[in-house]
Amino acid sequence: MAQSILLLNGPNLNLLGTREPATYGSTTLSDVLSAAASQCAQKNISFSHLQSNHEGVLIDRIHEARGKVDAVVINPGALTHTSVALRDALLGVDIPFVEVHISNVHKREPFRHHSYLSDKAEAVICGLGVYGYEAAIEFASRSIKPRKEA
Ligand SMILES: O=C(O)[C@@H]1C=C(O)[C@@H](O)[C@H](O)C1
Repeated sequence: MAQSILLLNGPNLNLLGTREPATYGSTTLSDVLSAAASQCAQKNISFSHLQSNHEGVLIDRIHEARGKVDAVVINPGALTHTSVALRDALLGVDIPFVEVHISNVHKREPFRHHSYLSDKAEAVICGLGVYGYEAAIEFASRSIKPRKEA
């Protein structure tokens, strides 16, 4: 199944571990990335990642991944609720993706209940804390087929 995974984290996720710990927990992004890298290595999956607070930087990275990765795991942060451009980028490169939210967005403010991505995601994982990243990678490794070689 998926042999290469790109993990993307959107705005403010660089603050993970110190940002509203009651909502997002105390695990840092660095810890999340280390765990994801180890998980992928154990599965012989190529792993890359990017966190950015800038929509266009994330979009450019998605474009760059075209034809190079089998799956994207993305926590878009607040861009989940605002970004048609991010949706269009993912659709435009035709890479299957898994949407992750650390918190249960459906238990929070109404504006967090809508996602511009969910209807196109292979799976949506929310409310599992940072375990959601592990679950997303496990799902992708089992369920997302490798892209056809050119
Ligand atoms: O739960 C999360 O990981 C998401 C992270 C954010 O930064 C919020 O803007 C989203 O609304 C929820």
